Amino acid sequence: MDMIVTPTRKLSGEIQALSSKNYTTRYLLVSALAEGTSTILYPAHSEDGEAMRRCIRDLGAIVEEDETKIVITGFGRHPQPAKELNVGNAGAVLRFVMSVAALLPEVRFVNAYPESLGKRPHDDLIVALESMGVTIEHNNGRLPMTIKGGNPRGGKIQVSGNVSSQFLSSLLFVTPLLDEDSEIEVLHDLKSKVVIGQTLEVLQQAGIVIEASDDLMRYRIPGKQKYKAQTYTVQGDYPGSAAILAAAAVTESDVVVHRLMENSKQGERAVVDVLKAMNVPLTHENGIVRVKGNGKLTAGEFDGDEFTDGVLAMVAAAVFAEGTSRFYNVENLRYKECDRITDYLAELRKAGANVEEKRDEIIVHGRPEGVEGGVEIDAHFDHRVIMALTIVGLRSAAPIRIKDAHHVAKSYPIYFDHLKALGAQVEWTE
Ligand SMILES: O=C(O)C1=C[C@@H](OP(=O)(O)O)[C@@H](O)[C@H](O)C1
Ligand SMILES: C=C(OP(=O)(O)O)C(=O)O
Repeated sequence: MDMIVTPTRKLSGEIQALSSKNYTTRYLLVSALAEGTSTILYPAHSEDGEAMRRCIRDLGAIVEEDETKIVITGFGRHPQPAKELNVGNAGAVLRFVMSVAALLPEVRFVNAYPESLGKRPHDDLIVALESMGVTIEHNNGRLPMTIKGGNPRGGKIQVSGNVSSQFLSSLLFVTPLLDEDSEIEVLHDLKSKVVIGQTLEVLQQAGIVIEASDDLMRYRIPGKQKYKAQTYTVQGDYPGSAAILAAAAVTESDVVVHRLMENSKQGERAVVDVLKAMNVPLTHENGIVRVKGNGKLTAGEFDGDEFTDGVLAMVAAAVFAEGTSRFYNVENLRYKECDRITDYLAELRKAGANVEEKRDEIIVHGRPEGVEGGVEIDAHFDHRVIMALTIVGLRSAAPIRIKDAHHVAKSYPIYFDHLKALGAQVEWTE
């Protein structure tokens, strides 16, 4: 399905932020790793959430759900043998479940999205799991992959954090269940470091004890621990809301988004400060962000690694700012659903934006007068490219058509419904 985005000058109204993708995947996983029955309130309904549900069900968890909650009876340390797992296009789900699969004699992960997740590298986690005595057959570090484990060793484990924080998160989820104690050392840099805060928070809520160094580069994890069954409440999602807030920032607007906790551990909470730094009129109180946009923005320089899943939306806002913006420390955007630097900038340029790339930077020469639009955009299977190009389309001279925009459902199936409710002219077409 394609999406036609017609320029829209004004947006107004109130929405409830959707539920957090990253907390939903984590709560599903720790509930499966517990032996009793856990409840997750307000889980995210998205393809990635569904991918994690499917995997834990295939591994033996009992999953029952209605509109507002999921009730899960976990398998603890003993997943049931599953021949094949399908993680859809969800990187975090694949990486987290790889370590759980290592508890089984043989599990194969299929390659359902050869053009997206199928291109993403998992070598750093493969190397770490191999050092724990697990055998992995893989396609040059990519899917499809067969994991042959059983009883992985703990002890001293090293993992590179250069490409993704998900490899470390994955090891942090499984090591508490091992017979031995473990020590994890992160090699090189740790990208998306803030996300590890979410992993540690969820592990603690699940009753797991982990000692982490202040710089998050070293961990001590006692073995033979048990995950406790709990009730979890999923908070609102900042990365998805970042796109709504950016849309409000580039238009004349009065937009209110509820359920965005000020003290959230989501790094993308920083997008509120990014927009403020770009002189967007907004307030953030009692979990409510209100943008009263006047369409005027000022350029700025930002460390994108602090709000990795919010960068594309902020870049889209910067397309209309006065001056040149720089988003640095973003190399790992190249290893996401598409190359979120080269592929994304190619689409922005088609729409008329003036952007440049470096290996680890996005530079935006703002065009406050707006861009031409009137083009067809390739979504590159990437929900965040779809959301970001929509923002650009709202402020184009002519409508843009986003091909295969249904991939927005990876994280935010109701993105266009929310925008429509705010007055945006967005229409699905075959
Ligand atoms: O742990 C997680 O749930 C995630 C970590 C981040 O990935 P990287 O660590 O690969 O940057 C983020 O981009 C992704 O959407 C979800
Ligand atoms: C990169 C993302 O997800 P994942 O790595 O889990 O596929 C994302 O949601 O933007």
